[in-house]
Amino acid sequence: MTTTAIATLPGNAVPGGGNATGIGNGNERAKRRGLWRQFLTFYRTLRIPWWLYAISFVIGIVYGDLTVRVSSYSVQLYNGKLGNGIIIGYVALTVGNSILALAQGMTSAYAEQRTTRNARNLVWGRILRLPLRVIEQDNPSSYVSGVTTSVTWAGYAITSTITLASSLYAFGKAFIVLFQYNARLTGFLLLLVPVFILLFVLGGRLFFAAAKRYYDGTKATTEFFSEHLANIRYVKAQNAVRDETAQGDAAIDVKYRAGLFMGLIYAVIVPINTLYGTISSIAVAVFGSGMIRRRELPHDGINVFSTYLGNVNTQLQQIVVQYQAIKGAQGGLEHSGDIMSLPVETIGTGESGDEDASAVGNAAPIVTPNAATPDASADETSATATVDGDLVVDDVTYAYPDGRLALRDVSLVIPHGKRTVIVGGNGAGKSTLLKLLLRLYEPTSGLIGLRDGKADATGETGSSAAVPAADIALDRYRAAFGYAPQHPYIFAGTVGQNLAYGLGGNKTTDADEPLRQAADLSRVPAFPDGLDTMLNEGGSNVSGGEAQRIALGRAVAGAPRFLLLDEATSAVDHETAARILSDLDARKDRWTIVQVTHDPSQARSADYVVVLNGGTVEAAGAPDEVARTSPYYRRFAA
Ligand SMILES: Nc1ncnc2c1ncn2[C@@H]1O[C@H](COP(=O)(O)OP(=O)(O)OP(=O)(O)O)[C@@H](O)[C@H]1O
Repeated sequence: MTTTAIATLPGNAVPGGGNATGIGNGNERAKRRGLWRQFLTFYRTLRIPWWLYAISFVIGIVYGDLTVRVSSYSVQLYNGKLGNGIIIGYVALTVGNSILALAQGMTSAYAEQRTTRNARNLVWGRILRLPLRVIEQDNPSSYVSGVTTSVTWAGYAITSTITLASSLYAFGKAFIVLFQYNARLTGFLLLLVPVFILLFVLGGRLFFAAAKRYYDGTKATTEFFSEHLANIRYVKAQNAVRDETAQGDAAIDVKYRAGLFMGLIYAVIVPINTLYGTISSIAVAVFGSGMIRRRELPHDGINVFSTYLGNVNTQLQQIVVQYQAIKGAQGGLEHSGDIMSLPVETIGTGESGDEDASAVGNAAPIVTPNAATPDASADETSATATVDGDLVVDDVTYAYPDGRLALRDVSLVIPHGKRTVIVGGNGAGKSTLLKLLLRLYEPTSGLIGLRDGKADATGETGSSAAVPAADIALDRYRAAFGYAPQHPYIFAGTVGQNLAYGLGGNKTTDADEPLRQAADLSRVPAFPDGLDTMLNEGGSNVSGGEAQRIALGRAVAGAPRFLLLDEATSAVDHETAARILSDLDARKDRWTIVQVTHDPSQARSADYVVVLNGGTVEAAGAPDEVARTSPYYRRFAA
């Protein structure tokens, strides 16, 4: 509302770095063309408190009206008309305008914060649904500033648009007053329109570039600190404090330089933005004095015209500043817009993935296995298929985004209610196979499916056709799996919270059998405060074996039908690992176990063994059978 010659940054706006994130690559010109479209798409999917912005807009209109009226009082005052009515009117309108400015400031600040909160929810919901393959390609830390910083521009851009609209209105009113006072002199000023347009476009471009660079700088810095702080123990262990200091300096420098650039743009843009006012004042002095000499304008004409022109210029400047602010917001919001344009997984029924990002941002509650689908029209197979049975891997090939072929033409049936062990050398594709079974990745070609593993009326098993896993809602599918990796992540919180992670938060071991079992597997009484033992971020206050035990407990806590164990007891002492495995084996009526291991004794006691070699199946069958056919297994189990 008050005129400044420059757009200001939203509260804590900042930006990473131009690194090879994959985001933002591509044909630059096409990108620039798509920028407005992407910008508007972001707003189409965002919940915006329009009523607040409407109030702010109305206040802006009234303010614009009053401003024009104030100028008519001030002209009379300047001309020495000092009647009480004029003085009181002038004071009342000026005070009224200040109150309106305060009200509009408060309304737009509130609207801006609500918009930013909604934008943050939207982007976070979207990041959570990005396929793992995409996230791994970009590095998760590269998304941090997309949800913390970039979104702060969202509300800012709307406030600027509202202010721009009310300024356009006020400009129209002020211009009419000016035109009515003297059409000819106003006509001379129209010669300056090209100058105005030049300032408009130039300022916008400069602001876009500055805000984008500033945001990119913040993103680079945030990314660096997120990754390196999370791994501080390696920094110290590798005696890398000095190296890190230098690298940190470099990361900080990126943002520093972006800040300098922004400062430079600010410094340049202030005189540019006031240039129009200066030129128009000179024009009024030159043309106006000529007109006074020719008696086409009264002797006080320049004075009165300048007062009215002041109003016009104030609004024009406001229009330029707000346009620049919108362009700046476009640059700052680009990363959030990029995230919103990436493909997402459809997690469950009621979500429509790419087509409706707002649904993704405010997703329906996750459907648990066996729960009736709330959407009667949802795909039949997805809603009713039982997530159980034999796991069928049919001619599956998987290539990582960098082209590395981890699995090639793999065909397998992992039998229901058994313990299958997958063995093979480093890089053979074992972990990749587990991730495909869990649908953390989708096959490049081929199919993962489920087949009824129970005997049919004729006593034959596995006779039914496989239901493609891709036809089952992802949330139902994944809820049927428990996954324990070799390097599990421990969240900051209690042992109990870590065991119940992902189960909705209000389950306790006293009331829930799977959780009780999870606590048993984790050997919870061995922790000082049992379930209430506090764990640090990343599990820095527990041993590797203890962390793996917690992860095993977490894997069974959701009563899964499949347990995927990826070297899940490699750090657990031999005796405890054997007991855990026999506990798990004793419950094969509840779950099918698929285990990756480098421990020959665990393979020998399995029901079924798969040997992977260079991404292909070397042998599969009962341990004795595989020992006859696979050279790798013979060496491994010897
Ligand atoms: N995210 C990734 N991007 C690119 N290549 C990857 C990725 N993850 C794994 N690979 C590659 O895929 C191949 C199979 O990896 P995988 O982790 O499945 O092997 P593995 O059999 O589990 O090995 P290990 O016994 O060492 O754990 C390896 O060559 C590995 O380098």
